[in-house]
Amino acid sequence: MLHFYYKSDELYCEGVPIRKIAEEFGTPIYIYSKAQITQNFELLKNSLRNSKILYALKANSNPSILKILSKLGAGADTVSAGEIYIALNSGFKPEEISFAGVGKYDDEIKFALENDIFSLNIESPQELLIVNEIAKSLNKTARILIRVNPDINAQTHPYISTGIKTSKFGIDPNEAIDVFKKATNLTNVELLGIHTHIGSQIVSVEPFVETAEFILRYIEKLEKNGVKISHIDFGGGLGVKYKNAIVNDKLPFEENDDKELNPELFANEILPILEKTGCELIFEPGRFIIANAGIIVGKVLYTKKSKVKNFIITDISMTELIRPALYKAYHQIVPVILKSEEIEIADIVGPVCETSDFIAIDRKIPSVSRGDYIVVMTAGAYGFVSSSNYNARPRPAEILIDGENYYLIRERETFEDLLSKTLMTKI
Ligand SMILES: Cc1ncc(COP(=O)(O)O)c(C=O)c1O
Ligand SMILES: N[C@@H](CCCC[NH3+])C(=O)O
Repeated sequence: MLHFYYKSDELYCEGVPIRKIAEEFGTPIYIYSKAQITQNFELLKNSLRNSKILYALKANSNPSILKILSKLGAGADTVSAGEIYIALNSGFKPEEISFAGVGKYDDEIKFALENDIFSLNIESPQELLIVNEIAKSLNKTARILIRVNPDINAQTHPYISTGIKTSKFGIDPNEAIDVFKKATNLTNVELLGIHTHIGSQIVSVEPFVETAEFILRYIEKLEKNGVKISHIDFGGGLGVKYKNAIVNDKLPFEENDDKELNPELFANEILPILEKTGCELIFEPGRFIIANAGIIVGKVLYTKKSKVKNFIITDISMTELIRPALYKAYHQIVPVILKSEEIEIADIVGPVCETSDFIAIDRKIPSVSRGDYIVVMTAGAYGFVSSSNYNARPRPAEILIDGENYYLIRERETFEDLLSKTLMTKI
């Protein structure tokens, strides 16, 4: 069930009309549904049974959202010391936090070790030695998993495919055997297990099955080499539905529909394979938990029509949602009030000075006019976290809805914020 819905042709989130939020807090603005976050997390948790779910902060790291997830029993998957810092300050205990990433700074490794987080996921032979060295200097033992690159095509956009052999992530499986062996001999490292993450927005289960089978075979190979492990971190990547996210008679239906990965099917296919290893299982989903729990609300600034193209110019731009510019990603766009039966085709764009600043190209949408509120659906993941101040645009506010109530969970930036870290030289 989607917690964004139309009631008498007006869009609501849970018990709150979206128009009300836009009028009170202005646009553009991000709005999240607590009920949706909870529903998504519970669905995954029930499907994945006894596995540990470490929510990937990179998808959305607003502390109020993290607090909800930590209370529901999630841990945190992080990719920088900044994310570890946010996780620690949003309710996660150190022993629930893992730290991945190909380019950890020495200071970040130190920060992770000083805070005694659950694990560091090692991405190169060199990193293993550096982590051991830093742990030694701190008189600590680093718990580690080793990320292996299984060379599996995740069947997703190439820019978010991370498990093919030419990608920078993880270690080649053949080379990694020696890295595992080495890890068992180092003084300040405790080897926990293997980590894989083949990519993001994966909607078919096959690449995941292939990965699980790879891991099973790999663990047997490790055992033959005298290496025993206790943990498998399977990564994240579960894909969501972007097209026809919300369906209504007055909205055009996207014929070339898409689907999301069914978590029950995912679990039923993956768990029996991984459970054969007797290892503790960890998953790191981000998008699946938060994507459809968030929207961006904006306002139509101008409608510009010509014989060549129609443009709907809005106050939502690539600075609030970079996914269309980065990957030509599709997001459904709907009016807050369904007042028009007429459908037009237009490019929906923002004010930023880049031709790639579009939210949709040649998109069918009910006719809108200047001043109307519009919504970008499925924008809870990789929305605010990838926002920027490009063109000196202050970042928008974020609102969390819980039933009839709503809370400001991040203030809108001001012009003062744009200058706040700058220093005027005396020259
Ligand atoms: C190591 C790692 N874990 C988890 C994730 C979360 O991915 P997703 O949001 O697709 O579930 C990512 C991002 O792709 C990642 O790089
Ligand atoms: N930014 C990407 C996902 C990145 C995945 C992180 N490894 C997106 O919006 O789909």
